[in-house]
Amino acid sequence: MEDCDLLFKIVLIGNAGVGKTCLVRRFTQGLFPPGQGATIGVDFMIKTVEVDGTKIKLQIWDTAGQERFRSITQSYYRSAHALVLTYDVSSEETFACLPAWLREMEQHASAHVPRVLVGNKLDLADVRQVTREQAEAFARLHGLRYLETSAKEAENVERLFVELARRLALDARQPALGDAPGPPRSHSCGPGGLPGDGKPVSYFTSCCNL
Ligand SMILES: Nc1nc2c(ncn2[C@@H]2O[C@H](COP(=O)(O)OP(=O)(O)OP(=O)(O)O)[C@@H](O)[C@H]2O)c(=O)[nH]1
Repeated sequence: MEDCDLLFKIVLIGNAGVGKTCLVRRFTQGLFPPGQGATIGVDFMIKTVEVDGTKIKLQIWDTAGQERFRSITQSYYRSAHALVLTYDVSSEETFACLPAWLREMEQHASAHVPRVLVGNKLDLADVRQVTREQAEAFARLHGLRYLETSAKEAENVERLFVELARRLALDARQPALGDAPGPPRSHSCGPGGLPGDGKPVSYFTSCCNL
C-alpha cells in the first residue's frame, strides 16, 4: 500500500463528451482510452504525486456529464477539495453551458475551494470554436484559473493535477480560521488507505467498453 502525507478529492464536472474521463485516465494511467463510453453516475481513480517533498494522494472523481445523472453527481461536489470545470474548445455549445455549471457549483459546492476551468481537446486546433481569449476572459470574470489541455496528446494534463495538488497542499498548511466556513479539510493518509487504491472504482455501473 502506498504511503502518503495528504489526501485530496478533486471533482471533474462539465458537459457530456468534453473529455473528463479521458483526462482522468491520461493522468492516472498514462493512456488515452479508445472508444471511451459515457460515464454512468460517478467513478473515481487515485494517483499519488510527490510535490515539493510531500506525498499527495489525489482521489479524482469523474462525474457523468449527462443531465439525467445530475442529482447523483451533485452530491459529490460538497466534499470536494477542488473542482475542475471542463469544456471542449471545439464545441461552442459546451462553452455556452459554463454559466449553468457555475450555478451548479454555487449551489452544491463549498464556496472556498479552488476551481479550475479546463478547455480540453486542444489538439483539435483546426475545428476550434472557442478562442483562448474568450475562455480567459470568462475565467477572469468568474475568478477561475484557466488551462487548456489535450487528453489525447497528453498536453498539460500532468500540469493540471500537479499544480492543483501543490495549491491544495499549500492551503492545507494554512491554519483554519476559527469557525469561519471554509473548504473541507484535507485528509491525512492513515494506514487504512482508501477503497480502490490504485484501481478505478466504479460507483453505479459504467458502460466503458474497455
Ligand atoms: N481529439 C480529442 N478527443 C478527445 C480528447 N479527450 C477526449 N476526447 C474524446 O471525446 C469523447 C468523450 O470523451 P470522455 O472522456 O468520455 O468525455 P466525458 O466528458 O467523460 O463524457 P461523459 O462521461 O459522458 O460525461 C471520446 O470520444 C474521447 O476519445 C482530447 O483531448 N482530444
